[in-house]
Amino acid sequence: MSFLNKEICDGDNPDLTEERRTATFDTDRMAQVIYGSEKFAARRRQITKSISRIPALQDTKPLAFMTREEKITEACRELDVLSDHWEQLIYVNDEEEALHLHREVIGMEGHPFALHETMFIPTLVSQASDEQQEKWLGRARKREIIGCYAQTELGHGSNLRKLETTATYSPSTQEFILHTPTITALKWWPGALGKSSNYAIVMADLVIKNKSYGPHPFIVQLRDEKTHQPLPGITVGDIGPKMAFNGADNGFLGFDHFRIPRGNLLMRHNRVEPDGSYLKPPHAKIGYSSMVKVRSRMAMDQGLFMAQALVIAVRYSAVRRQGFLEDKSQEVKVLDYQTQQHRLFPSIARVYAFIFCGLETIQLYEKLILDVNKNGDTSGMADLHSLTSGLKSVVTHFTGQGIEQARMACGGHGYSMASYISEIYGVAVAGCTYEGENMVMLLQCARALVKAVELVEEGHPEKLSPMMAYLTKPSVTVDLTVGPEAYVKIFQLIAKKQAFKATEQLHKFMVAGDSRDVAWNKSAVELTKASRLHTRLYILKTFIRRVESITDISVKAALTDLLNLHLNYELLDVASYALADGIMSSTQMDFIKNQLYSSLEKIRPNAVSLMDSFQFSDLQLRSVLGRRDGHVYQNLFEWAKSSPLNQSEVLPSVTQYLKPMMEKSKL
Ligand SMILES: CC/C=C\C/C=C\C/C=C\C/C=C\C/C=C\C/C=C\CCCCC(=O)SCCNC(=O)CCNC(=O)[C@H](O)C(C)(C)COP(=O)(O)OP(=O)(O)OC[C@H]1O[C@@H](n2cnc3c(N)ncnc32)[C@H](O)[C@@H]1OP(=O)(O)O
Ligand SMILES: Cc1cc2nc3c(=O)[nH]c(=O)nc-3n(C[C@H](O)[C@H](O)[C@H](O)COP(=O)(O)OP(=O)(O)OC[C@H]3O[C@@H](n4cnc5c(N)ncnc54)[C@H](O)[C@@H]3O)c2cc1C
Repeated sequence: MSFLNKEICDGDNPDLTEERRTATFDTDRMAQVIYGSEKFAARRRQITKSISRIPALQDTKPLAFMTREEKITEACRELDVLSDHWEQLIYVNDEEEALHLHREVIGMEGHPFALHETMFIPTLVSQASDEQQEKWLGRARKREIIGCYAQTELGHGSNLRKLETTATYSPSTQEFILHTPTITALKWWPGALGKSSNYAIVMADLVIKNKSYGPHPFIVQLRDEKTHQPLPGITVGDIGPKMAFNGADNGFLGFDHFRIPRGNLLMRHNRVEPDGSYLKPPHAKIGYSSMVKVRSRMAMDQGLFMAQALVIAVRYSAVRRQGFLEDKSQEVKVLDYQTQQHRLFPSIARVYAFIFCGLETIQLYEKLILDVNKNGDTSGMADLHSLTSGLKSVVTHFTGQGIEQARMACGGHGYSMASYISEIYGVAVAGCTYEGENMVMLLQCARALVKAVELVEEGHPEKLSPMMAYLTKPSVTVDLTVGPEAYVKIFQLIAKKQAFKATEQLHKFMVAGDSRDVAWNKSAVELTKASRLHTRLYILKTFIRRVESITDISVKAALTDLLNLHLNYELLDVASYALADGIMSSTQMDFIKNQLYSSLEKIRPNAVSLMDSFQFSDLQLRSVLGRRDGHVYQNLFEWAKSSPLNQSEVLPSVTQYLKPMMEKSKL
């Protein structure tokens, strides 16, 4: 079957055109599944098209050849152009469209609005009272002010209870006095804080009458709105170059008894009255909701990062020919090697799985904020916190691995910045650290798991949330040939065993006399393993659910192949648990391996189109290897020629050092 696939163009590299002709589904239809709706998939294409008509937004110089200052200047120029066209390009206040616009135009390097859109505005939405929103939200949305989220300090990022920045209430002036008492209290890392933002949400320890109430969010003006100079009492700057993400000015910030009005404490959920009396929030951790918001996005965003790397690697693998199979008259596409497929296709499956999880958790967060803001209902907070804590950790870890494999799959050219994969990798793996270091977040997920196991052990399985219900499932013998549900059952048994084992170990140390904290630390590796399995089970179930719900027959068939690959790959990856506990036999293992290898063959004809379906433009990909038209070699040569080193035949460094050195050596 051949589809009139919109990606096919006669001027393209014939190897890619051939790949596109073999696709068994329509990439526009697949895009609807990826982006959650026909409407949004169409809007994305429309926005991409509109961007392509704005000459000032077409890339001129490769980012790889720019200095950090040039990258930041270029990002600001593009933001300015975007701002002029904002209302024609996207529906104002539509977060997904704004993110698409930024991703497409500015790329991975980051930009001054990265935290404005993802944390500053969302914090105002979730934490500011109606009156405070009236004052700041409209201005923020119109980009009259630029904001960021300043929480992490030089000395503390993970352990928020020990943040040192203080906000001491002065009833006589009805002000908070922000202060940085030590060097370790300097805010350190917040994106776009250093040079771009003139406002920040600052998380500081609220102190009233010498009593500490823990971290609370304050809106703070940092710079003069006319001159952009830091206000007196504020020290602010850039923390220097990073592994990647260098178009963003992650910053430091210190306060010297800096005064802000009482009304700058965000007061949707808690209040400080003029006399200093404190009204506590309906849930102790409600002030952390912006972190949950970003974590709930991360499965989607990381999935898209990995997708970009895979579009590049898969397209390149279809035009790169090296070595022979049967026919010795023509070298084969490297995509035909089983090892190449095994390197790339399981990650393609994970991309789809992560994105389906992201579509779900983004909605769960939206629902939670509605429940909290409209009805004061905080009952969903604990579950979403544990789910997103596990998910961000598992997804970022596998995304890093998948992108690195994509780089290696491109051989030597993958290592060149022309591939753009190194930048994608550098940005993606930051996600293992930001929004909660992965081990720390896996241990947060483990708290919920241990509580659930304890409920089962205490004879209260009815109190388990639906996500934990598998902890009550009895051991059964499973016939894998019956389909996805059999895989779920085995995975459930593996995850359940590990959750009980880790809890048992924790209890054993406690019975032997350790405090819970010490016993927890002695069991931490086992606990993180339990969290990973629990989360991978959720990912697997979400993938199955999503594929089952698809109505387009050819899209569903292509994704079923991908799902089968995922099920077999995941189970094989955790087989050591299953074999050790006698959950699976070695005969079943052989069955899984064979299924996996035949899935690779089934996916092969659709590989390019599965990645084309993400509909990333060349502008967004910024990759010579991943070009949609597949004309890699001539463009690699053009790219190299544009290197600043090639703008003269003899470099000053040669004249100054190498020539005299060679001359000296002749003497
Ligand atoms: C993200 C990018 C998004 C979009 C970008 C998209 C497009 C742009 C395109 C291209 C640009 C390119 C790339 C962008 C990439 C990167 C840059 C962009 C953004 C980066 C953003 C990064 C921002 C940050 O990092 S902000 C700082 C984040 N910091 C943390 O996460 C700190 C982690 N620590 C904590 O959260 C807490 O300290 C803790 C949870 C570990 C412990 O807290 P605490 O000590 O207070 O509690 P405990 O005693 O442990 O627990 C008590 C009980 O409370 C429960 N709990 C804790 N937290 C919560 C919560 N949030 N909700 C509900 N419940 C909670 C806990 O479980 C305990 O419960 P129990 O019942 O008693 O067990
Ligand atoms: C690109 C980037 C952007 C960022 N943007 C922002 C931003 O916009 N705003 C902001 O406020 N912050 C931001 N951050 C900071 C980020 O949120 C923190 O770095 C992160 O939360 C980790 O905290 P940390 O640096 O203190 O790590 P640490 O906690 O010091 O981690 C060091 C090691 O200690 C381990 N560890 C720590 N505590 C425990 C524990 N309880 N149990 C077991 N192991 C533990 C960790 O696992 C890790 O291996 C950003 C960071 C990066 C890299």
